[in-house]
Amino acid sequence: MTRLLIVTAVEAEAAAVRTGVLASGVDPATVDVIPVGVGPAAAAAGTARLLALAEAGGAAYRAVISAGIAGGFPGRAEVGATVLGARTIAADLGAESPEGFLPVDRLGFGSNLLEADPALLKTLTTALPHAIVGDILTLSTVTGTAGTAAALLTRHPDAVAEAMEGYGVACAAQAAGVPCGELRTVSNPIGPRDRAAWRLREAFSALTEATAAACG
Ligand SMILES: O=C(O)c1cccc(C(=O)CC[C@H]2O[C@@H](n3cnc4c(=O)[nH]cnc43)[C@H](O)[C@@H]2O)c1
Repeated sequence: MTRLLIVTAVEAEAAAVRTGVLASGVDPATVDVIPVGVGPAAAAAGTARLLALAEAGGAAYRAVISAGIAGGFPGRAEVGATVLGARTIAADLGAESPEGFLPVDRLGFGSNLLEADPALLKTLTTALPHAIVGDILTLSTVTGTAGTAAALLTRHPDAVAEAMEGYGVACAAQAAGVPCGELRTVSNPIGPRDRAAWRLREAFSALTEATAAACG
């Protein structure tokens, strides 16, 4: 029996995903849903540990999905929307310069971008035909100004959403040779910080629905 690993940042996201797994009718023993912490470092460390333990136990995961809530770029992914990452991009991994931000690949230190596994992405887009497919940015800092939102879109014209874990999860999956994808539902618009505008209940409910469809 090969298992699927779904990692979230926080327990509230994991609970929404587990409800979706149960609703899908799939054998819940075939899907592990585990919160690994907020941010790319916690996500990479937590996911790498889970993948290594499973492999060492002779029951490697068949795939890993980074799931949770996200900020959506207005006009591209509105609150309540489901987004699937075609690519995950570490949007703040690099260096500042007087000429602007220099991504890590321009510095000659690897890449700030990882593509979703094509077969996994195809499975997810087929199960979720209304999902918005595009680049999902990973940031250590939640965007809180119109200026940063605009700068991110200039640098990443295919971005639809931002969150804080996808690139970390993808790095761990790549190191383990496990297919990886990212599934998120939008809780808030990206732009000037307005915590009161976050629609957590709507996003968690959309996350449950998306998981049920994706696993079913
Ligand atoms: O209130 C805050 O400013 C705040 C700061 C850090 C984390 C949070 C969370 O609620 C953590 C949950 C999770 O949500 C993802 N998320 C949701 N919206 C965004 C966003 O606009 N930009 C980046 N990440 C977002 C993220 O993956 C967090 O792990 C709240």
